[in-house]
Amino acid sequence: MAVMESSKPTVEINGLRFTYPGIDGHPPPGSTPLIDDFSLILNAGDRCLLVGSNGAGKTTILKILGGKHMVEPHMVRVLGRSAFHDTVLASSGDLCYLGGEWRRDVAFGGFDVPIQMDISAEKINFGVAGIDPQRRAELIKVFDIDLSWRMHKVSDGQRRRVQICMGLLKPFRVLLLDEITVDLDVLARANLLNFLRKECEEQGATIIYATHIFDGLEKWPSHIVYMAHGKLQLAMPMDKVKEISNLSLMISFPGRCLKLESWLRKERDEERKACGLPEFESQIEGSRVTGDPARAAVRALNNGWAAGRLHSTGEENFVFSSNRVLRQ
Ligand SMILES: Nc1ncnc2c1ncn2[C@@H]1O[C@H](COP(=O)(O)OP(=O)(O)OP(=O)(O)O)[C@@H](O)[C@H]1O
Repeated sequence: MAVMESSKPTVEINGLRFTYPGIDGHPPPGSTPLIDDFSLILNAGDRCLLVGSNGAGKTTILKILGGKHMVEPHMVRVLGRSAFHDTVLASSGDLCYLGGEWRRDVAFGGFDVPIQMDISAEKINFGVAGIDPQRRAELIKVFDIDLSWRMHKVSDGQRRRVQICMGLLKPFRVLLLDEITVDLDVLARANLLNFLRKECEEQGATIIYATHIFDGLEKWPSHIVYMAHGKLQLAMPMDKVKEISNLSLMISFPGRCLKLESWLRKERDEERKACGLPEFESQIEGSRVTGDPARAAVRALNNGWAAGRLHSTGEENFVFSSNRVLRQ
C-alpha cells in the first residue's frame, strides 16, 4: 500500500510554554512554567520515542498534543490544526490519544464504560460503528483476542489487549501513546509494536510513544525525544544519535538500551548532588584501563569486575555495577 506523502509536518510544537492552572483557573502568579521553550517537528511516518524520568512532563506534552489542555493555538499544531480548539481532529479519529483516563474506561457507544464491567470482548470490539472489517480482524489477531472473553473475568493484560485493540480500530494519522503497554506480555507488546510500525510505514501515520520500558524498542523508533524538567534535552532521528560520537554510549546489553538509562541516571545524579547527597563510590583498585572509557568499563565488567569506578585521562569518568555503566 502506498504511503500517504505530505510535505507538511504532522506534529508541530513551537516554543511551547505551559503552566498547570491553579484553583482559580489561572497559573499561580510568579510560577515557573512546567514546560518551557519546547519545540519539536515530526512528519508522516515518524515513530518518536518520548523518554524522561518521572515528572519530566511527558504526559503533560502528550495531553497538550491530544487537545486536553489549552495552549495558544500557534504553539501546538497537529495536522496543521489546533488540537484543543478543533475538536473534529479527535472525534474523526485522525488524532488518537491512548493513556491516562483512557486506561480506566473505554468509550463505548458514546459513554465511558468501566473497563472491568460484565461485557464481552466481542461487544466491545464490534460495538464501534463504521470500522473496516479487515482492520478489525487484523487487530483481533494482533492481540490474540478470544471474543467470548468477559471483561470482568479476564486478567489485567487480556483486558488491556481488548482495550488497546478497540482504541486502534479507527485508522489514525497521529497516535499519542502514554505508557499503555505495561500490562502486556512480551508477545502482545511485540505484535503491537510491529502493527504500529506498519501503520507508519504503509499509511504514513505519526506516533509518539512515551514509555519507561525500553525492552524490545531498540529498533522501533525513528526519532528519540528526551525531556527533563519540562525542557527538551534532545530530539533527533535515531540514525543521527548513532552517528554522534559524544553521545555514543552505544553499549547495549541484551534487552536493554543503556544509553537511555545513562541519561536518566545522569539526571538523577545531578539531582542527588543538588540535594547534597553523596555520589556513588567504588574503585577499580590499581587497575589501568585504556581506550574509550565507556567501553573500558564494559570490558572491566566482562572481565569479571562486579562494580567499580573508572577514571579516564579525558574528562569522562564512569561508574559501573553488575550490568550498568553510567557517565559521571
Ligand atoms: N493536573 C496537574 N496539576 C498540577 N501539576 C500537575 C498536574 N499533572 C501533573 N502535574 C505536575 O507536572 C509535572 C509533570 O508531570 P507529568 O505527568 O507530565 O510527568 P511524566 O513525565 O509523564 O511522569 P511519569 O513518567 O511519572 O508519568 C509533575 O511534577 C506533576 O506533579
